[in-house]
Parts: sequence; structure tokens; C-alpha cells
Amino acid sequence: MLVVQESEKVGAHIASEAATVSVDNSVVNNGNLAKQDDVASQLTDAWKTICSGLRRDLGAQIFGQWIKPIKLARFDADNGDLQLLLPSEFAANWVRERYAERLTLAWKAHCSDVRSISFAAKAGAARIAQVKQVSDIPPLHGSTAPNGGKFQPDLDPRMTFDEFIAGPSNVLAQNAAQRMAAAEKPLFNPLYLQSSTGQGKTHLIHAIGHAYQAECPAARVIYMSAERFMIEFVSAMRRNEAMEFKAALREADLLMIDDIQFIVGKNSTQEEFLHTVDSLISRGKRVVVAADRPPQALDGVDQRLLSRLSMGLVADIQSADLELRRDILNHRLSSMPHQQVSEDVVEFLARTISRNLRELEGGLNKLLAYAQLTGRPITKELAEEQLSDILSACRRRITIDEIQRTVCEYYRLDRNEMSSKRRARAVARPRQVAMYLAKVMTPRSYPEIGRKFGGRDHSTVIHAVKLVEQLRGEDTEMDNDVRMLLRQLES
Ligand SMILES: Nc1ncnc2c1ncn2[C@@H]1O[C@H](COP(=O)(O)OP(=O)(O)OP(=O)(O)O)[C@@H](O)[C@H]1O
Repeated sequence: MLVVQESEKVGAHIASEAATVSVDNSVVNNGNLAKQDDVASQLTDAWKTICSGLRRDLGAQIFGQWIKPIKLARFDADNGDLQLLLPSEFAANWVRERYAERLTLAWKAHCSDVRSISFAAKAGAARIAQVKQVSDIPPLHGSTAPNGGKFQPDLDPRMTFDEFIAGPSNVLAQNAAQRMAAAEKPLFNPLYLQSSTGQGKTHLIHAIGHAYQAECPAARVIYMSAERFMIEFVSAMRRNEAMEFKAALREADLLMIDDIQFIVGKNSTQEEFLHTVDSLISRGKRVVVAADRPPQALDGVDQRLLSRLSMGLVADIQSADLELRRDILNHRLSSMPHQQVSEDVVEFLARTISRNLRELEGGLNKLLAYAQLTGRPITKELAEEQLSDILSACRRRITIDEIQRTVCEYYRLDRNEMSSKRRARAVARPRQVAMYLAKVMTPRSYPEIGRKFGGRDHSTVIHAVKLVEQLRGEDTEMDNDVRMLLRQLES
């Protein structure tokens, strides 16, 4: 049994087990320290990755309220149960009811040792509720049947090329996607779509699926997220059906895998994915993948897989500019002629909700739904009132103090280290990261930033910014740290 955190607070029955360890090794009851250390760090790493996905999918508010407070309490290596600890009974029930399945799937995808999760409240570890064995989770719609049945692509009917509005930020990706969907063999393969969250990767993938199916009705199209790929692969292996799984994938004429960044660190899955990609490409079949970062920034991914993924076309989608945001809103509204939304409301939404297109679309939908339910006219005032959360998040100005606080929390440093003269790398590097973030996230000048970091000279800040830029290109761990911090600060 592995106690990951909070070891002193959870039940005594755990401490009586043979192998108990905390992540910092303060509690070690058996000799196999290296192995336990390894498991503990795997669990912590997996949790970091799961959290970044959940933060993105659930939004900062829900994430901050319900998921962030979760601690990894302990892991039972014998039965694969991971206990998550919540601050209260109420929180434990809430998270269990709403997110148990999602958390279980995510855990299974990111750490194959975890087979079930249970929830406990801080005060009452005795009232642990066993939630779900992973094996109890029904297969998703369209996944493999045990005897090698088909993967049915579950494509969103709304995500077509017709519904995709092009602008300078996405036109390359749109053209590439259209080529990939044409009957004629594309000049590149695979297609790697890359953008930050909510900029249209999934939309383009679904659009390729629809168009290719229309173009070649007999073609076999397979679409799934990387997380799903891992889950299907692991459960096929458990059922001794790995061969069927492999065969089903290799029959694809078009294989599309979304959110490929989640395939990190799972060697057998990566191997399988690599072989599948190799096999498909060598037979002239099409492969499309999407990720929130470029191939070289995929952490923990085998070099051979990286070079396979990079050898076709890597198409970047930049953040949508104002004109594209305006065009997307107008396009959505053109399909709803009964909705009375004036140009100044569209302009207001397009200007203010600038972070990602999912928020923009969500904001419009919320406004329309509210107006319909209450009969109130859609005005800027109504938008201000109803979309206050999104709007204030978009308008929020990030301060250097906030950056310093977040960086210190992230690297577990004392806040004073941001101004201290200490040069040890463990302190200097986070300080340089904070200076870099201050430069890219605030309008402050180099001298102003220097003053906020213990009165440092502007040349020190310039050096820090250049260094972090350079390190991000060379060191995936550093790049991931910066990405996590950017996300945390932007949310
Ligand atoms: N160019 C576009 N035209 C019309 N709608 C768009 C466009 N780009 C994105 N959208 C819409 O914005 C929403 C978010 O897009 P999508 O889910 O494709 O983003 P994503 O890049 O895959 O995000 P994530 O990385 O979070 O999965 C979707 O509803 C999509 O239909």
C-alpha cells in the first residue's frame, strides 16, 4: 500500500499494511523504497497531467472549486485502488457523483497501475466509497466489440467544413484538412494539427471525417481521442484481444487521433500507436493527429514516434483574431434568423471574449438561451450581466505579484526568493521564469519588471527572458512548466 500524501491524516488501517510510503519518503515501512518512489512519482506526474486536462475541460472555476483541492491519499498496489482525499464529505460526494467515471477513465489512461478510485473526506477515511472498477465502465459508443468489431467514428454533425470559418490564423490548417479529405492522395501524410485550446482542431478533424466519408463512402474512418486509444488498447490487452484491436486499427483508411499530448509516457501504447501509424502510412492510408503543442514539445514521447508525426505536415492554428471571432459569431447567427442580436452586441462579444472560440461560442449560446427563457432583449447590458464570469476572466489584467505568487506555489518556493540575491539554480530558474512570464503576460517594461524583482537591472530581466525562451525550445520539462503556469495564470 502506498500512501501518496496526507499520510498522517488518513486511516490507521493503512499504516498497518506492509508497504507504506509518502511521496517525500517521510513514511517508509518496507525496504523496496526505489520502487515505491517510482510509483509515487508516476502517480503524481499522472495527476498533474490529468489536472491540466480537467482544468481545460471543466473551466477554471469548477476545477478550482472541486478538483484542485483533491489530494492523492494512498494507493493499494495489490488491488490497484487509488484513494482521493477531499476536504469534506460534501465535496467527496459531489465529485464522486459528477466526476467519478471521468476521473477513473483518466487515471486508467495515464497510469495503468490504477484500476479503481475511491473517495474519502479528510475527517472520515472510514467512510470510503468504492466507486467503480475500471472494468465496470461500459465501453464507449462505437468502440471495439470483443470479436474485432468496428470502431464507428462518432463525428459531430455540426463540425463540417461548411461550418468552419477561415481567417488568416487557420487557413493553412483548413486547406491541409481539405486536402486530407479529398479522394486524391494528399502530398503529405500524416497531418499534424496544432493549436492552443478551443481554436478549432477537433472541428477540423470531424470535418475531415465527414468530407472523406462523403467522398469515399466505402472507406473505413476511425476517430478517437488519444485517451480513448490508450483505454481501448489497455482493456484489449487485459481481455487478451490486443491482436483484434491492432487489426481493427490497421484496417483504417483514415485514422484520426485527437489530443495526442495525452499519449505521453505510456510506452506500450506509444509503441502500438507508432506501429499503427507506420503500417497505415506505408500502405498509403491517411493519418491525422491533433495536439495542443508542436511534436517536439510532446513530453516523454519516443523519438521514433516524434519523427513519424513530424514527417508529414505540421499545421499550426493561431489564436483567432477579432475579425475571425466576429465572422464566427455572425455565421452562427445567420443560421438563426429569428434571433435578434444587434451588431454592437456581436462586436462587444467578439472584442471581449478573445481567449478561445469555445468560450466565444459558449457565451453566445448562454446569452441566447437566457434571452429566450426570460423574453429579455439581447443587449450589451444583458451580456455584461449574464456573462460576467467569462468577461471578467477575459478582461483580467495579470499582475507581477500574481505571477510571483503562482510561480512560487508551483516551484514550492518562499515568496521572498523572487527578490532575494540567491543564485542557486533551484531559486534562480523559477525567478527567471517569473520574469519571463511578467514580460509576456503584462505590459510592464524591462526596468519595471526588474524593480519588482528586488531592484534588479533591466539587463538581468532581458537575459532571463532570452534564456527561458531558449530553454523552452530545448528542454521539454521547462516548456511544460511554462505552459502549465501560463494556463494557470490565464484561467
Ligand atoms: N474556424 C471556426 N469556425 C467555426 N467554429 C469554430 C472554428 N474554430 C473553432 N470553432 C468552434 O469552437 C469550438 C472549439 O473548437 P474545437 O473543439 O475544435 O477546439 P480544439 O482546438 O479542438 O480545442 P481543444 O484543444 O480544447 O480540444 C467548437 O465548437 C468549434 O466548432
